Amino acid sequence: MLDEAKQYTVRAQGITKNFQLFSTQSEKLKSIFKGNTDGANFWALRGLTFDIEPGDVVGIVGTNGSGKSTLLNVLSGVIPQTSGTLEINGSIGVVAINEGLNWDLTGRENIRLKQLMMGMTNHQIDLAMPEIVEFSELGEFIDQPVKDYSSGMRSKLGFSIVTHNDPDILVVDEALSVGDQNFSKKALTKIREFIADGKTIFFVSHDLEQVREFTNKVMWIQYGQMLNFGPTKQVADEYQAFTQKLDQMSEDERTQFVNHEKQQQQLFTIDQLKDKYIQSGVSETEMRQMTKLRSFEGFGRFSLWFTLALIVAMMALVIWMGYGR
Ligand SMILES: Nc1ncnc2c1ncn2[C@@H]1O[C@H](COP(=O)(O)OP(=O)(O)OP(=O)(O)O)[C@@H](O)[C@H]1O
Repeated sequence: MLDEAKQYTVRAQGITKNFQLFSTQSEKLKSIFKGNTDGANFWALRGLTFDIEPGDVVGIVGTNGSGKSTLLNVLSGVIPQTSGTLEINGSIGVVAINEGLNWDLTGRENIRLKQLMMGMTNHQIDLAMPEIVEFSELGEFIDQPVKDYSSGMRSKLGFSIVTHNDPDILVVDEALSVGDQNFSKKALTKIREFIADGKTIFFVSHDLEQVREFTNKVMWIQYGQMLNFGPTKQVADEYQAFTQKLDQMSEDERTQFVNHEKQQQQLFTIDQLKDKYIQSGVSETEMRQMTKLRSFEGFGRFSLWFTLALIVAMMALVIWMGYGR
């Protein structure tokens, strides 16, 4: 049972994320129009429950394809969870490779756009601009379109914009691994300042030493399930032991292991979660809340037909008004 008296910056209960897999785009389009769901269900997240307190610096670890980025995307509102409840208390800023930049605009225009979206006035942006540009180290490239930047340059720009906005919750997804070493150092110093200010930070990195250095808690996600969440040393040690075991496996054994896990991700159902929650003593009401559907591919189909119906209705209205003259 979760402790209701505590204050949480993030509270997640039973978060799942379903993707419908189609082998081609036309197959996907056909399925939307025909209303069938031939695409295989794939559950990138299978019921994650956790509480994050103010000041927590949480490292998220897991092998490739485990669902780390999917979780960050759900946390930051880029994609909706399929089921489960998510409570976020505070503003959230995401630093990730390619995150949220408009590639046709220049670096400077991106800075302005992001700040306008944060509710700043043009005058406030003019005052903040030199500091952001200087931090980004982009020099004269700041007036070039972002599409001409390297991934390291985009990462520098994204980091400078987001951290300047001073969010309550900072989400950092591998973005520090692509910049040059000097910038990475500067970015890590900035993250230390955030930690000292007691902000909440989510930190995804394949560099376990960096995770050990910066975080106080680690969440280990494996193929959409949370295997462990707790103090950094304990979970990082367990994860490291697991990766060493994985490294010692033969190619065949590893493939078998991964295929088995991926198969489980296709066979998963929300009903499995319901049973699990009931068995763990969660009340019927809580269980319903934790497994309530928030989004599904089917909604996409509904909204497509709704949009088409709306367009037809608008066209009919225009024609009717035209005849009425
Ligand atoms: N839009 C999507 N459509 C279909 N499947 C997706 C989509 N996004 C992610 N996936 C799948 O969900 C699973 C989790 O992906 P995710 O990128 O979250 O993993 P990750 O732990 O961040 O991996 P990595 O360490 O390689 O970055 C993967 O199997 C991936 O193929």
